[in-house]
Amino acid sequence: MSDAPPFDTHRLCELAGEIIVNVRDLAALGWTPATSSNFSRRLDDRHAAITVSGRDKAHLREADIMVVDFDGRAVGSDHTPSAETLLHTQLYRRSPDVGCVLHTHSRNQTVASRLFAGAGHLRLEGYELLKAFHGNTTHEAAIDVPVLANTQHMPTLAAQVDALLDTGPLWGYLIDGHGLYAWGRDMAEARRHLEAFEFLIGCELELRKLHREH
Ligand SMILES: CSC[C@@H](O)[C@@H](O)C(=O)COP(=O)(O)O
Ligand SMILES: [Zn+2]
Repeated sequence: MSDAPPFDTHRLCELAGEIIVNVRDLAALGWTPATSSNFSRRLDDRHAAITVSGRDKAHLREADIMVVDFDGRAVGSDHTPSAETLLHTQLYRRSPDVGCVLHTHSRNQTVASRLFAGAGHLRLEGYELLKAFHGNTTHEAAIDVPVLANTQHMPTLAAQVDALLDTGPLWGYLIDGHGLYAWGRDMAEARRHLEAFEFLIGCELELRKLHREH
C-alpha cells in the first residue's frame, strides 16, 4: 500500500476547481496567450497547488494542477511544476497572508513592462481604483509598480522581489517583456488586485497614446 500524500487531497481538489474556473475567465480575456501564465493557491503551511508547466491555461483540467513544497519541489507528482514556481513559493514562504498568486501575460502588461522598464517602475496615482488594493483606503495614494529585468534564472528574480517586499507593501510587479505577478489572501483578492493592475495599466497606456500623462 502506498503512503498517503502529506497534504489534504480533498482540499487540493477544491483549490484545483477554483483555479480552473478562475483561470478560464482570465484566459477568455486573452491574458494567457500561447500557454503562458501560471497560477497557484496555498494548500497548507508547507504546500501550494500550482499549474503544471506548459499546459494550455484556457483548458485546464484537474490533472494540470499539482502540489509543490515551499522550496518548489514536486510533491506526490511526476509532472514538472511551472518554470516560475519559485516566484510563487517565495511569497507563500514569506507571509502566511499570501493565499493565492496569479501570473498573466496580457498585452497591456507586456507593453507597459517594456515602456516602463527604463524607469524601473510604473506610478499609479489619483485613481479611485487604487482602493482595490488591500489596505489602501484612498485614491490619493500613489503605488509604484516595480518593473524587474527578465531572466530565466528564478532565484535572481526572487531575490529582487524579496528586497522589494522588505521596503513596504507590495501587491504585484511587472517583469520586462514578460508579464505581471499579483497576489492576495485568497483567489478573490488576488483576482481583484490583478484586475485592478490590468485596468490601471491600461489607463496609463491609453493616456500616453493620447499624449497626456495625467
Ligand atoms: C509560453 S512562454 C511563457 C513561459 O515562459 C512562462 O513565462 C510562463 O508564464 C508559463 O510557464 P509555465 O512553465 O507554463 O508556468
Ligand atoms: Zn510568464
